[in-house]
Amino acid sequence: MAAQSTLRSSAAEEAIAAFFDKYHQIIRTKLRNTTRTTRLLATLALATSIVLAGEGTRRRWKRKRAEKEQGLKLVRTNSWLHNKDGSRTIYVPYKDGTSKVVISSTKPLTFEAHRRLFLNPPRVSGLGDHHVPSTQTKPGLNLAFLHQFLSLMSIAIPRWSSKEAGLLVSHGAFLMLRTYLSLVVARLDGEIVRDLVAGNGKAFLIGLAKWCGLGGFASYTNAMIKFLESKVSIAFRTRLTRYIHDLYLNDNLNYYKLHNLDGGVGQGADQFITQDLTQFCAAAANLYSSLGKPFVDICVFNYQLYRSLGPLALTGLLSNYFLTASILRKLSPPFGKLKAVEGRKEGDFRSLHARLIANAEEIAFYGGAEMEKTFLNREFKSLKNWMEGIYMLKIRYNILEDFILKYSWSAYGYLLSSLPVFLPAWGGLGGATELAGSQGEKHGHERERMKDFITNKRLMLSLADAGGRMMYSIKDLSELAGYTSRVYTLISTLHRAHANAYYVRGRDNEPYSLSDVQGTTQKGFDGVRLENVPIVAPALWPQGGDELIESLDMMVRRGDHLLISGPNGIGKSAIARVIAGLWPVYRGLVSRPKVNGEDGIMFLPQRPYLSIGTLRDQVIYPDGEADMREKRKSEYHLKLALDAAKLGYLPEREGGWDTRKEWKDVLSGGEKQRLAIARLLYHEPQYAFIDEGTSAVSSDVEGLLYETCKAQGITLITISTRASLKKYHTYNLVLGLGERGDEWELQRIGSEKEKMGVERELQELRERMAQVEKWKARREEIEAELNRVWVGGGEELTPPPYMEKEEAKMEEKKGEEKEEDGKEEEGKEEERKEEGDEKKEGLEGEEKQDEEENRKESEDEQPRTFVDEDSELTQDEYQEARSVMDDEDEGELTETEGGGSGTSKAEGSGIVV
Ligand SMILES: Nc1ncnc2c1ncn2[C@@H]1O[C@H](COP(=O)(O)OP(=O)(O)OP(=O)(O)O)[C@@H](O)[C@H]1O
Repeated sequence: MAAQSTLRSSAAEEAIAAFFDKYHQIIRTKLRNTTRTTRLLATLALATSIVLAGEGTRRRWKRKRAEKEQGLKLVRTNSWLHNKDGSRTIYVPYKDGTSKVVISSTKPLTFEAHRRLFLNPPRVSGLGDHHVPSTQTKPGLNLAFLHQFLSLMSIAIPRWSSKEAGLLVSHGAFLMLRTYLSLVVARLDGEIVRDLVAGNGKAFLIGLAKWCGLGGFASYTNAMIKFLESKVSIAFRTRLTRYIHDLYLNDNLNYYKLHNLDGGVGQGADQFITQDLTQFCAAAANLYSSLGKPFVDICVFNYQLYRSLGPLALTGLLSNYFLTASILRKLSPPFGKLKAVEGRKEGDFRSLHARLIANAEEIAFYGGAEMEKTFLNREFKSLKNWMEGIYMLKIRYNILEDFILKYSWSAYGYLLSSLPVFLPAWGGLGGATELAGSQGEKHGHERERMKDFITNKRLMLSLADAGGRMMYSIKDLSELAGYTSRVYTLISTLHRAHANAYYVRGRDNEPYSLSDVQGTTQKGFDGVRLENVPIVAPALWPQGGDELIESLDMMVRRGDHLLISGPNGIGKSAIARVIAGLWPVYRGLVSRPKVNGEDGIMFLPQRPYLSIGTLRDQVIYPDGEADMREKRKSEYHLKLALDAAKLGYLPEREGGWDTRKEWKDVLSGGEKQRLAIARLLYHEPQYAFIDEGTSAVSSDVEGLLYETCKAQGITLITISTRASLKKYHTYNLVLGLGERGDEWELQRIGSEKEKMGVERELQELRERMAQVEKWKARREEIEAELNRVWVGGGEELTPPPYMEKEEAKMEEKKGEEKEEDGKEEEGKEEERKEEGDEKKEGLEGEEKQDEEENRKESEDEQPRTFVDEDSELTQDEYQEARSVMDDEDEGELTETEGGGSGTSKAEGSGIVV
């Protein structure tokens, strides 16, 4: 045996050696036949290609390593790269390293081209002729759905050469392949059964081997179909999400306008973008396989069946489809509408949770958990009821669908397959075989009949499956109509806000509604100017807004710092909103610098905002690290800004510039405001709106912050109710004047007029103080009187006449008792007098000393009223009386200081003077 195996292995080795020898010889003879130069050139080419390949690999490896390092750094610092074509390269964490993503923005021309689809849908779609109130359009299988779906597809598949188109083509190719495989499988199935019945073992085994091979290939095809479907879905989602983000987050402030002015998508653009869009993409990608594939299947199988079963069977099949489709369509609930409402309810529930998270601290302070739970449970119950309703509707539909598609169709299939047997004249190819076979060999004929029947049955099953999927996809299609309607609504609302397309000709446009915006904004002005601008709090379109100030005129030039003051809710912040472009300029002219930020204008909102990211990001917001480096600024500059805002300790306390935290929870209220000032100092704008930006900062630091900003050349426009800020400003715009509070006045701080006003106020104050002095003197008199009345040793006042009568009666009643107790009382009285005399002697010395000291301290403050010569007050009683007196005096003064408008004026004027 061993010898045998050695022999076998040496034979194999010899064969291999012979094979190599043969090819070696061929190469050698070929080389010998070439010239020296050719050989030299070939050697050189080989060496060069080896060197070049080595160098290429080295460079690629180096580049990869640099990219990896850069990616990690950019991820750590929350930053990105600007590319020359305007796109951005960002890195996202992926496995152990990072993955590079290049994002290019959608071009304005693309938006303009799409606007027509979303704002001017064709009349035939029934979506309205202009400015789609899309939420009102009922989603369903109609022309509107077709228009909406095709419009969205034009975004998802922008070009035939795009990646998405490639994915769809490969998906389609695999679907066709599977249809072909189904045909082959059906035929093979019939053959295997035929061979089995005929007892042909060899053919049967070959058939089985083919079956297994085919099975492997079919499994691969099925897996690829699923994979490509997911790829198509995610590719659609990427395109649409980026498109929506470009439209949502841009200079036109659509993210603000969508919720505060338009209201077309309610409160939940987030739900539209995250949930509905995902479901739309998944349903759209699935549609291709759930509708496209069965469609191809039906065509191919029908043709096959037509060939083998004849025209009668085909007519029967087709009429069956139409009948089933019309029954199901008639009896199916409006899944599209149901899904759309479910999406909205899901969004409402989710936004309540988001609200709770965003305001957790405030709610916790109030202990509002129960209340919030009630809101949440109520919203959830509404969602739950709705979903239960859908499930109930689905049960009935599913019973019907299952019965029709599975059982009645199978019975029908058997009936059709029997056509060649029972009605051979109508049975197509199968019938012809029947007719021919009836004269031939009986067994062979039956086997052929069996084979045909099995093949036809499998074809029928596949057809039933394809038809079933087509019918099921009616439901999918209705659900897709729901998602399509929601995504279309979002994009059309975004286009409306982006293009300010609110004016509708021929329709009543409410005054101060978004259709009534007639003002102008001039950007690029060196200053801030408002000319005849009404300040209007807008309402959701198409309602008209509320006028807060009828017409405002003001001008802030470089170096003229303006303080806007007035009562709460009068419209101070509203002015900033109009200038920043958040609210429309309904009439008049607003002029402002062109850019936001460096060398332009910056707005610090009332509620300080802290972004996600590193500590560095908080100071440079809305810049990123890449922008900071482009501006040639470093952490040193940031430190300077923080130092100036009295926050120099932050980097050390928080662990460096790259620390990431939930900053809104980490920093105190005053720190957040000072961080906002640091941002201002970092950006160095020419003009800055500070809306109550220092209300939580101590007044000494507040002054420093204002002085620092001014020293940096920033012209301040401060919104505040604190009159103490006047001293840092040149002008004061006072709102809320007049009876109705809608008048205003622009005053120059420190002007003659204001000085006169201040003088007048001072005079008023002096008069008031004189009155207080008079009142004090009068009180002293009264106190003196009272002391004389109550204190023993003073002059006894004669009681009034009515008291004399009463006392006489009392005397009569108690006469006898008095006589008995009289002696005892006299004894006690004498004892008390003796004690009193001792105390008086001791106190008199101390009181005289106090008197001396008080007289030295201040003539006015002496407690003459209480320390009367005849007074018998104890030291403690005297101190108490004095402190009460002091308190009263203070109270009086505080009242005067804090009294309404007079106070603030006095404070302010004191500073100005
Ligand atoms: N987004 C909004 N949409 C509609 N109306 C608003 C909006 N924000 C505020 N308002 C209304 O505009 C009016 C002015 O608000 P604004 O914030 O300008 O007051 P303010 O003078 O700055 O008050 P405060 O001193 O309390 O900050 C208020 O009556 C308010 O109800």
